[in-house]
Amino acid sequence: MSAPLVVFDLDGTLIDTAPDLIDSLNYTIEAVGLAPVTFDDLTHLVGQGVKVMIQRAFELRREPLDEVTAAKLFDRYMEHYQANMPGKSLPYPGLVACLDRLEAAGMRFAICTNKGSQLATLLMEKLELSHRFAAMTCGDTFAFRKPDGRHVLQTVELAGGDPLNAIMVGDSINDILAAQNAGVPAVAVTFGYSDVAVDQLNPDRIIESYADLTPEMVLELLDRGAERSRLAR
Ligand SMILES: O=C(O)COP(=O)(O)O
Ligand SMILES: [Mg+2]
Repeated sequence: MSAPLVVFDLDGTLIDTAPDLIDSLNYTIEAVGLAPVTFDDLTHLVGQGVKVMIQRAFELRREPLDEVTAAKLFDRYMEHYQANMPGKSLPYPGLVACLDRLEAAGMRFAICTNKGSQLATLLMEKLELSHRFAAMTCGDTFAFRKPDGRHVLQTVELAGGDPLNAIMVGDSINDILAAQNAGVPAVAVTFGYSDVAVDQLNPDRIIESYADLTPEMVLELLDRGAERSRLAR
């Protein structure tokens, strides 16, 4: 059996990117006179990448958005976000210690994010964290993405893992649904960008900080996942 694999979401789970997402989005939409968004707004807007985030900002303000403007605003966002990276974005407290602890217990890691690959790759490099992950798949890696369970399953495969020996950690409905669709146990973090309380998403565990994510918890969840798939057979 391959090593246990912990698959992480990126925005709102590994890295607190909200201040930069908000800055870049507000810089983008101010060009067309849209009022700036807040952190609370962001929890509804984020989750399906930049194009959808811009579309949702227009829906929030009940303004129409044509394709030409959408394309221009996408470019404006990309330029601003990349030019300022890593900006204020930081790994959540205790993340690196958590990775060290799990790695010492023989576990490996991957990233399954709906963030676009250009931005996700650059950000993880700038934060000097890329090398900790066996694979990263993004919102534009496949023809499908979270909440599609195949996004998780393909990430596990690319990382050389086994879905029967993997868990997913995430902050939003996309992550928990994707894990459930993939048949992989799900851990929800409370510190991310969910617009609903994460207990409503029925994750297998909820953690309030990375101090809570122990090798014992991961192993317990892996047992639970294996038992579940045995019963499903
Ligand atoms: O950037 C987004 O819209 C979502 O990114 P996430 O899947 O890493 O939360
Ligand atoms: Mg997220």
